Amino acid sequence: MKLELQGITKRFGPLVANDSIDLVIEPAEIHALLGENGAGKSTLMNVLFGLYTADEGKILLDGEERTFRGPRDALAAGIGMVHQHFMLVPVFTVAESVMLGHEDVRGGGLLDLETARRRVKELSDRFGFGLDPDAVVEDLPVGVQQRVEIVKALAREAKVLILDEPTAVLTPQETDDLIEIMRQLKDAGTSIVFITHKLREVKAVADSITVIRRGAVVGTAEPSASENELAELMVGRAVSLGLDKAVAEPGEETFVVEGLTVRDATDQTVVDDVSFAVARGEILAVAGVQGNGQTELTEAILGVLPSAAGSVTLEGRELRGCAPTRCSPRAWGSSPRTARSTASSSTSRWRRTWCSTCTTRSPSPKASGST
Ligand SMILES: Nc1ncnc2c1ncn2[C@@H]1O[C@H](COP(=O)(O)OP(=O)(O)OP(=O)(O)O)[C@@H](O)[C@H]1O
Repeated sequence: MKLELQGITKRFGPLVANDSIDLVIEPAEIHALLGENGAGKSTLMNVLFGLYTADEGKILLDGEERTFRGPRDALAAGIGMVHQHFMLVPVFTVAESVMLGHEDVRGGGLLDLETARRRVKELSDRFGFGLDPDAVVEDLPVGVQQRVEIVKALAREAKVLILDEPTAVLTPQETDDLIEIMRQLKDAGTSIVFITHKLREVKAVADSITVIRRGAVVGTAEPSASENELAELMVGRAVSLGLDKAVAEPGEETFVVEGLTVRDATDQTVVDDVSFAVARGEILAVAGVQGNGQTELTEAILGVLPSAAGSVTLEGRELRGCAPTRCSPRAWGSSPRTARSTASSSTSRWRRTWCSTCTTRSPSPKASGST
């Protein structure tokens, strides 16, 4: 199926998220939509999937203009979308997930789960997804949950599949597996719109590339373009992808996290005994696939989330248990009474114990903002 977007404009108040965008997706091609965060990629795809109504512009399928009042219309027209955040019900089985919103019924109005199970098995075998129709979604790794989302779209006969930053949540191995799946879908005649800002993946899998910047198409590129060329098109200036910095000469360790453990509202451990130290003048990177505790780690350090165990010290001062306003060196020195009232109003959701540092002396002047 050939898909054309002509002059799509979408505004959010004064902000023009999509500015007269033209895009053509050919049948059975993998088309990468490349752009920085906030460039307008998701907005454009949400217009295509019927989640947003465009202020201006047309959507044409095989030359015929179509109007989608919602995702149901888009699905019926053969457009499927796998969102950045999956739309699965954790306690459902794979077959139930695929059937949701598209329920087959047998005589007497009973749900026809057997047909859904067969459909999952058939699609899974055809594309090598390795899905068990009876597996429960919450027991599956993220990469497999993503395949469930893809099967949901394929079960509704999607001819165009939109994958919105699908590799953000995947490990490198899972990413390679997804790239293989994308190639197989393409060989079977499905067109794929692949939204990303990862240049290596674009070059590995895309047949054509459209680059969006600040809501407008700024160019198209061949997959043979270099990563530098693509990056320049994306950000609008020359970029250096090489390492262009002097060797660091870190000073003494000043910020130390030891054995930090965080549990979520259901008492699952989301940060498990994490320790690291950062020296003065050093940049420490925390790398990980999205959803593996980075957010909770940061929030626990800042005092936005309570931690179950461990310590967080800056210049030897224990910060664990401090409210965010009190963790800041700038706030050191205010009265303990203020600390308690600020915290209880802003973080009433969380049970809190207060660290002794919050309620004692201010630090030496050199502590402020030095790490
Ligand atoms: N519902 C909304 N209301 C107001 N502004 C929005 C809304 N959705 C998106 N925006 C704004 O529109 C612009 C484009 O956002 P969009 O999410 O489409 O970008 P993107 O390229 O998909 O970025 P990302 O990779 O971060 O998802 C951004 O400035 C964003 O803040």
